[in-house]
Amino acid sequence: MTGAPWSSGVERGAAGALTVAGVDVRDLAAEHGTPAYVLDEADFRRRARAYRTAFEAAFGAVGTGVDVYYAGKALLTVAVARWAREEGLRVDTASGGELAVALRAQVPGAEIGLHGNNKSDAEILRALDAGVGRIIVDSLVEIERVAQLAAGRGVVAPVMVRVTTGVHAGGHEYIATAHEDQKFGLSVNTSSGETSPAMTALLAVLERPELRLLGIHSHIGSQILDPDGFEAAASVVLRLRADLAERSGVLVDEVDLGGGYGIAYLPGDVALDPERVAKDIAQSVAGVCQELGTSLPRFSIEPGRAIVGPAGLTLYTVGTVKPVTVAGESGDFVRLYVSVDGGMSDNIRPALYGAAYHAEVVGRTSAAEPVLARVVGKHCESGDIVVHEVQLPGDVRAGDLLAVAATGAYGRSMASNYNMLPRPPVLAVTDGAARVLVRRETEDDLLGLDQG
Ligand SMILES: Cc1ncc(COP(=O)(O)O)c(C=O)c1O
Ligand SMILES: N[C@@H](CCCC[NH3+])C(=O)O
Repeated sequence: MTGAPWSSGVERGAAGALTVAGVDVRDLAAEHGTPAYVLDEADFRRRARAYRTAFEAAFGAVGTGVDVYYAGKALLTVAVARWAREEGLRVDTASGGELAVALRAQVPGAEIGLHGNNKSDAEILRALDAGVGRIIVDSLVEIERVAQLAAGRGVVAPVMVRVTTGVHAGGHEYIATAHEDQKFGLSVNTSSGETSPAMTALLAVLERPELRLLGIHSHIGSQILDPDGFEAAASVVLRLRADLAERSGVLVDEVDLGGGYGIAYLPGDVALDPERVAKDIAQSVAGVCQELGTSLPRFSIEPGRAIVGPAGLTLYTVGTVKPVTVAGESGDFVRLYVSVDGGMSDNIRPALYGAAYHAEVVGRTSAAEPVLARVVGKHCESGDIVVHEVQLPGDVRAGDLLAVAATGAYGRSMASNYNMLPRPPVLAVTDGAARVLVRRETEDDLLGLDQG
């Protein structure tokens, strides 16, 4: 509908209100309250399948295999982990807590990866005990630590080494992860003339009998809309793999190219097309391996946002509406400040990254002229902005339901209790019925943590 980035199950119903998979948002609000995160299960599953089938087809066509890991940091609940698995995805976790959710969802350990630049001993042990398929190590110190903990457990830990390729990609500095001056991974840079930190780490893993080196991992950033970065990074990783083979005689079996596939947030945005990007990457890596004279490794990818982002929306109720006269470069103009009952505690992305979103009044249609509006939250912070700039009907008023599109990724998972706001529930809507995946927090939940 309207080219806006809603999930595929969203329509304007006969009465003018938005429906998600056949459920009227007014019914959702009446039964579950607002704010609420609403997930379109079929849309999530469709995107998970689309990524898996596109990558399987493209990498199959060049003669290798691929595993798709759903990046749980985008949003992980027990049901969501189950959906991912049922659609043939594995699960990428970034903490002991995410690992616990995946295990609770009965995802087999062998199909789980564990990331983190500062994993605790407890997290590493939990991963070893669960038999996770791979621990992605992020520093030399950690290689030593995983080896010692594995020795203590009498197991061999399967590890990948996370490297930074120097390829800069992604929507915002804070979500680009492969340039040099940031905390993740080990650099492939050899400009000092010495062995690169990445190579040093790979050789260190090979020396430890308690570790089994599966391969090399690279994640270049998030919300990437230009696919060239994936190919550039893959090429760097494949060259490192060939160099390692030359130095050690070991040609590692696997290469993970991380996540980062960009989505549409605003009407008119064009998301990366999984089929297109899969084909481009597959052909590119096949070409690089041919040039290097190495066999193709098995690949894996870790999309999070591209699976769950567009499947979610956040439903709010409008409270205060306030016209504010703003001094612009070409004269004064009026911006309508529309306050909703949530804000930066349920979506930190606008404040943290300047992220742009699309919102609509969804409980009714309106014939009123659209006006320039800014949707803001209820927090004690002027940067508490939900949507910087959007046209809303001029008669938007208290009690209206307002939805923000494409909030499925990094909304709930980065939510906070700022100003002691209980976090909203996660509702799933499927075939005309809604259910609660994560219940709304209560003040009692929050006060229960306070020991006086
Ligand atoms: C290692 C790793 N894998 C996967 C992801 C998922 O990224 P995205 O949600 O952009 O696909 C991230 C987050 O950026 C990450 O750090
Ligand atoms: N949390 C970020 C992206 C994930 C970064 C993880 N490496 C966002 O909301 O865009």
